[in-house]
Amino acid sequence: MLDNLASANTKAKMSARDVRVFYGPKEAIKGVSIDIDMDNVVAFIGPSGCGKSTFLRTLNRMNDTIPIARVEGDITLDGENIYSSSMDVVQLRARVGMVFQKPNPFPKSIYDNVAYGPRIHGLAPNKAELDQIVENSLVRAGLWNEVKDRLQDSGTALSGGQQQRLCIARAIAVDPEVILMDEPCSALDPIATAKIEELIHELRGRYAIVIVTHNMQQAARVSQKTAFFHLGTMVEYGDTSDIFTNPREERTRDYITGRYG
Ligand SMILES: Nc1ncnc2c1ncn2[C@@H]1O[C@H](COP(=O)(O)OP(=O)(O)OP(=O)(O)O)[C@@H](O)[C@H]1O
Repeated sequence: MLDNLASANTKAKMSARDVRVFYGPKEAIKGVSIDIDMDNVVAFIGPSGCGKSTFLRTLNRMNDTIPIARVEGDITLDGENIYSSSMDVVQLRARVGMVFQKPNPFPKSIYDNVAYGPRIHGLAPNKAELDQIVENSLVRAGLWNEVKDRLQDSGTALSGGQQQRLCIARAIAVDPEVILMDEPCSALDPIATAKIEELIHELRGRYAIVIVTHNMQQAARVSQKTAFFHLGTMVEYGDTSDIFTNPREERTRDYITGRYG
C-alpha cells in the first residue's frame, strides 16, 4: 500500500495523507488520503454533510478562515507542505484557485474583476500586458466574445452563468496550477451548466481540476476520477467509469443507485 502511494506520489500535483478536519470537537474529515494529478478532472461526490466541501477547502487552506476549524495530516503541492509555516497563503490561493457555488464577482467592472489578481500579484508590468492577461483569461473561460465590447460594465450585471465564467476567468488570470470548484453549477440553469461543463473539458490538462458536485450525471460527464465520500471518510476513489458501473464498495453502490443521499 505504501509503495503504491509512494509511486503515485511522484506524479501527483497534490497529495493528501491522513487528513483530519475538526470543527471544535467534531471530526468532520476522518483521515483522508488522495493524490490529484494534472491529467484528470477529479469529482468529489457523496451525500449532503459527508465533508466534500470541507475536504476541498483544505486543499487551499480556505478552512483557515473558520476560527473553530483545525486541520491535521499532510497536504503537499508539488511535494511542498502547504500547511508549513513558510507557506505564503496568498500565494498558495493563487496557485490553487477556487470557484464557489454562488458566482461571487467583485462589484467592479468585468475588466477589473479579472485584472484584480494579476495587479495584486504584480504579474503585469504595464497596461498592455495586463490587457493581454485579461483577454487571454476571458478567452480561456469562454466569455471573451460575450463581453469584449463591454469590459467596463459591472461584473455583477452579467447573467449567472456569465458571472460564474467571469469567476473562472478571475481564477485563471493568476496562472493557477490547480482549480477547485465547489458545486460551480448549482445556481445555474441547464444551458449555463452545459457551458461550464464544456469549459471544464477545455481546461483539463492545463490545470489540475477538482469539482464537488451533487449531480452524479455531471460527475460522470466531466470527470475521469471520482472520490465517493460518506460520513467524513473517503470510501472509494477510482476511475469514474468504474465508480459508476462497477464500484468496489457497497456504500458507493447504494449511493450511485440512489438508495440514499
Ligand atoms: N463552519 C462550520 N462549522 C461547524 N461545522 C461545520 C462547518 N462547515 C461544515 N460543518 C460540518 O461538517 C460536516 C461536513 O460539512 P460539508 O459542508 O463539508 O459537507 P458537504 O459534503 O460539502 O455537504 P453539502 O453537500 O451539503 O454541501 C457537516 O456535518 C457540517 O455540518
